[in-house]
Amino acid sequence: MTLLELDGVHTYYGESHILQGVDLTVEKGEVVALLGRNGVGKTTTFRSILQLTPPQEGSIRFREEELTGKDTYEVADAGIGWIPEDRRMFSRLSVEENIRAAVPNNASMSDALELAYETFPVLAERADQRAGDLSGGQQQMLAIARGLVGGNDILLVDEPSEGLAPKIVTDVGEALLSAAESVPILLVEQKLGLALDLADRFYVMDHGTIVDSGETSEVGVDDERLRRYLSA
Ligand SMILES: Nc1ncnc2c1ncn2[C@@H]1O[C@H](COP(=O)(O)OP(=O)(O)OP(=O)(O)O)[C@@H](O)[C@H]1O
Repeated sequence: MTLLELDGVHTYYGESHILQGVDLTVEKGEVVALLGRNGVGKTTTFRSILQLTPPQEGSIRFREEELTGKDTYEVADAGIGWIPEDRRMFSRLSVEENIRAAVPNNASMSDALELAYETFPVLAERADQRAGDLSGGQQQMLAIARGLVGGNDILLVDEPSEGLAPKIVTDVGEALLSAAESVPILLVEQKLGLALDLADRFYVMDHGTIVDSGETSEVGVDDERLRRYLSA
C-alpha cells in the first residue's frame, strides 16, 4: 500500500525554484533512500512534506489524504515524524524525560519506554543522564527513539550519520534497521554504502527533480549509474 506519495511537487524559497516537479512514493514497510549531492533539494523535499516550506504546485498525499495546505502540526498529527540533521532534543533534560516528552497523550508510557529501551539498550543504561552529555552517536539514537515512540507511521530521517565517527555510523545504521522493523523510513544519507545497506529502494535527485530510481539490490557504491549524480 502506498503510504506517502509526492506528485509533481514544486517548491520555492522566495524566487528560487528549488523543487522542480518531484515524484516519489514510500510503501508500507519500506526504507527508501533519497540520494543526491549537496544542495539538490533533499532537505527541501522533507520541508515540503512537513509543510514547513509549503509547495506551490503538486500534491503530497499521506495514506491518500492530501497534506498540501495543512499546517505542520497537522502533518505531525497525521503520523509523520521528522528527525532533522541537528537531532533536536531537550539537552538539559534526561534521556528518559526526552523519550517521555515524545510520547503522545493517548499512548501507553510504559509500552513506549519498553520499545525505546529494547531497541536501544544503551539508552536504558543512560536513562538518567542529561541528553546534552550523550555522545553524538547516542544522541542520534535518542533522536531515533523519540521518533519511534512518537506514534509515527513514517519517519523522515535527515543525514543520521552526519558528524559521526565511522564505528558509530555502524551503530546508528543498526539502530535505524531496528527502527525500520516498526516504522517505514524515508532517509537522506550522504554515505552511499550506509544508504544502500539500509534502504529497499532509492531515488536520486539532481537539480530539484528525481533523475533515477530503483531497487538498492540493483546497484553498488561504485556503480556509474549512481556516481554520475553523486560525486562532486
Ligand atoms: N531557507 C532557504 N532560503 C533560500 N534558499 C535555501 C534555503 N534553504 C536551502 N536553500 C537552497 O535550496 C537548495 C536546496 O537545498 P537543500 O537543503 O534542500 O539541499 P540538500 O539536497 O538537502 O543538500 P544538503 O545536503 O546540503 O542539505 C540549495 O541551493 C540551498 O542553498
